[in-house]
Amino acid sequence: MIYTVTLNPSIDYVIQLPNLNLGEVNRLETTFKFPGGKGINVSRILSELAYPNQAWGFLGGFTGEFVHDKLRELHIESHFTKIAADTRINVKLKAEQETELNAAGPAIAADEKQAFLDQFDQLKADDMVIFSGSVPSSLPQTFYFDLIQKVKERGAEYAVDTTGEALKKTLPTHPVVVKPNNHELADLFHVELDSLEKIKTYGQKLIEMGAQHVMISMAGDGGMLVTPDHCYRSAAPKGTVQNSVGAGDSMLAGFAGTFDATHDAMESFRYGLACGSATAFSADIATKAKIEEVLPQIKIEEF
Ligand SMILES: Nc1ncnc2c1ncn2[C@@H]1O[C@H](COP(=O)(O)OP(=O)(O)OP(=O)(O)O)[C@@H](O)[C@H]1O
Ligand SMILES: O=P(O)(O)OC[C@@]1(O)O[C@H](CO)[C@@H](O)[C@@H]1O
Repeated sequence: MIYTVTLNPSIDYVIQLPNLNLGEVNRLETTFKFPGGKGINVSRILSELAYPNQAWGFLGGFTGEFVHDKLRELHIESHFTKIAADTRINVKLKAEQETELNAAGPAIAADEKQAFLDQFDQLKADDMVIFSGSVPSSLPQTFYFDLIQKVKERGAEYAVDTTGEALKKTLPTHPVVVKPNNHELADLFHVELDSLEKIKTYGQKLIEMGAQHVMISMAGDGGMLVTPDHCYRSAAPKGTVQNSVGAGDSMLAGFAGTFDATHDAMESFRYGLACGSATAFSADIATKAKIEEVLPQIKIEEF
C-alpha cells in the first residue's frame, strides 16, 4: 500500500481573470475550488492509475470538511487526523501570470500530533510513504525527519517532496526518491543552474548526500532523473498548458506508483513525466485518459 502524507492540505481557490488591477475591485470571470495539498494531489493521480493508496495528514474546520467530502466524491481512501483549527485556503491567481498565495497552515495541538504519529505504527515493510509539501508553522520543521524515523522502524520505503533544510535533513536517511524542481535545487546550494550539465552535477550531489533517485522537474523544459549510475533526460511534450498547479505532484505520483510496482527507475521516470505533462495540459489534476494520451510522446535519453 502507498500512503501519502499531506501535513498541510488546502482548499485551492483558483481565480481566473484577464488582468489583475491591484488596488481596485476586480470582477472574477471564473473561480474553482479543488481539494489541494501536494500529497492529496499525489493520491489523486495514484487513484487514477489504480494504485492502492491512502491519504493521511491533518484536516479541520469547515474547510477540512470540504476537502474530506471532495476526496470521498473522488473515491480516494483517506484517514486524516481531525484537528480543531481550520484547514488553510490557498489562492491560485491566473491572470497575466500565475501567482500562488499559500497560507502558513493551522495550529496543530499536541494530542492531535500524537494521534497522527500513532498511525505510523500500522505500517508494514512492503509499504511506501510519500511525504509532500510544507509543514504547518505550528509543527517543528524537523517533523518529516521524526516521521521518517517511524517509517524506517517499520522497514517501509519513503519518498520526499519538500524544500530547503527540511529536504537536506532527510537525504542521509536514503529516501527512495526526492523531487526538487530546478529552482529548488539551485536554492538548496545557493547557485544558479543555467545549463543541463549543472543541473546534473547538483542532482548528483543529492545522490552523494544519500538520495537513491533524484528526479528534477523543469516545468516546460521537461525533467531529469539522476541515479547512482545513470542520468536520464527528457524534454517536455508539446501541448496546450492549462494549469501547472500539481504538475510536480503528478510527476512524483507517476514515478512512485510505477517504482513501487516495478522497481524500474527509467519506466517510473517515463510515467512521472507523462503524469506531470498530462496535469499541465488539464484544467485540474490529470485523468488516466490524458496520461495515456501523453505517454507515447515521452522520449527519454541517457544524458
Ligand atoms: N508547460 C509544460 N509543458 C509540458 N510539460 C510540463 C509543463 N509544466 C510542467 N510539465 C511537466 O510536469 C513536470 C512537473 O512540473 P513542474 O516542474 O512545474 O513541477 P513543480 O515545480 O514541482 O510544480 P508544482 O509545485 O506546481 O506541482 C515537469 O517536469 C514536466 O515534465
Ligand atoms: O504550501 P505547500 O504545502 O508547499 O504547497 C501547497 C500547494 O501549493 O501545493 C499543491 C501544488 O503542488 C497545491 O495543491 C497546494 O496549494
